[in-house]
Amino acid sequence: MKHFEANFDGLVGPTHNYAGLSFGNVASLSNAALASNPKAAAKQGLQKAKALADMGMVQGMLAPQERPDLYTLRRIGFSGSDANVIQQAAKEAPMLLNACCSASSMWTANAATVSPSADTRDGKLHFTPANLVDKLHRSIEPLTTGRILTATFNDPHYFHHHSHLPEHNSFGDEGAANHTRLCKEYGHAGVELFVYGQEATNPSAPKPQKYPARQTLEASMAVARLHQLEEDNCVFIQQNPDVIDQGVFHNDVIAVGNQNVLFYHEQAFLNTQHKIDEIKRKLDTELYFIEVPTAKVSINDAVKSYLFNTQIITLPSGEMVIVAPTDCQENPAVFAYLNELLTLNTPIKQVLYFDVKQSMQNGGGPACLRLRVAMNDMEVAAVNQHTLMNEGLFGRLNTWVDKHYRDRLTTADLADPQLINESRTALDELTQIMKLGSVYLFQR
Ligand SMILES: N=C(N)NCCC[C@H](NC(=O)CCC(=O)O)C(=O)O
Repeated sequence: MKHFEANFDGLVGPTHNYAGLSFGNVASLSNAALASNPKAAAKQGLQKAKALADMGMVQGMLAPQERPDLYTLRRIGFSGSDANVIQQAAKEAPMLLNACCSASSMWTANAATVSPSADTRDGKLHFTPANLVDKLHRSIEPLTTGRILTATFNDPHYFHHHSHLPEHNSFGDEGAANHTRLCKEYGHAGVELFVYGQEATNPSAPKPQKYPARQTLEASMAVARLHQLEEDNCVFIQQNPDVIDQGVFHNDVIAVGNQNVLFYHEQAFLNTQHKIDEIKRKLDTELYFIEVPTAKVSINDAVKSYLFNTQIITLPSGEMVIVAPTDCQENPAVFAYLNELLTLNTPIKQVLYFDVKQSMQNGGGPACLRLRVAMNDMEVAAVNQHTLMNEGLFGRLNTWVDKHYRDRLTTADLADPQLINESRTALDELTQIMKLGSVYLFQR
């Protein structure tokens, strides 16, 4: 049996905009006044996904969500025709309208936590959509995320879909952005690292003072239980609260792993050495711990460039490659570090740079844009094949974006009721292209 690690990237939705919705995410707040370019954003994402498919990787796409979210706006008391709902919300509660228009489901690293069948007791691949309760605009994602994941991984013989965790701060869950899997080969049982920002039920445990810790230990442990993981295959690590207070709102902004490599900043975790020893005890293979010292890359440079929000992928040749945003090339300290990394005799042999600036300006780098799903060839064959990237899908999705997307959007434009029809027409056509069925409420 062959094994792969597939990446499922989020297709950027037609309402991609900069609304400053994410307190604790420096890029989101500092770019709040910018006009976005949804067409360019979607195309940058497609370009990256296609490049990985061209390198021989299994690459899929996950559909975006319906926005504006009129159901949430009605649930909080706006009424009348769809156009009235938008106009009232724009007048009386513009920030709530912005939250209901965000294209934030594009960051599929936050869509769910995924455990491959090699790790789980029932031998199935498990998915738990993230509840994303810390941010209003993201807390409205999980139900539709669940439907999109089920339509994409649509064979219950192989795929086990759970509901998202209870919608309470005690179970704050941000999905795969705080989850890394180390293993010898993708098809071997691995060790799943769950990185959390705080212990919700222990008031004396360390936590950040300024910015929220979005992931709780309680949530991580619940996901591990649901996914039927063995204690010997899990390591729970606390993120350093000081770096959360410097803008590291998810672990994937400060650490990334692949197979036997963990690439992380010196200040990423609490009790680092102790946790590394635990990983070594639980995973019997040659491991590479690549720790980046503050003296070479400051937290500020890591957050600005997204050095750690890179993808480390294993090409079919067995060589590892880092997929980095061009912002890493533009930051002298980070660029120098990446060049040095290639000489360090680790499995990482190449760095490829991609322009994903439309996403970066909202705090989402290459790794945020993808959900990793390690699968064997039977599982890959059981995936909805119309979601897998190839020449045909790339062409169809580019034509679809050209037809439906605007090339400029400001938060003022979100008051335009025309966006509802534009978005629904586009998404209805998309469900036909990707053969997803009626995943959107407007289709039901
Ligand atoms: N690190 C990972 N895996 N994902 C990045 C998510 C970025 C996202 N930004 C936003 O939601 C900004 C939206 C706005 O301000 O318009 C967030 O903060 O949740």
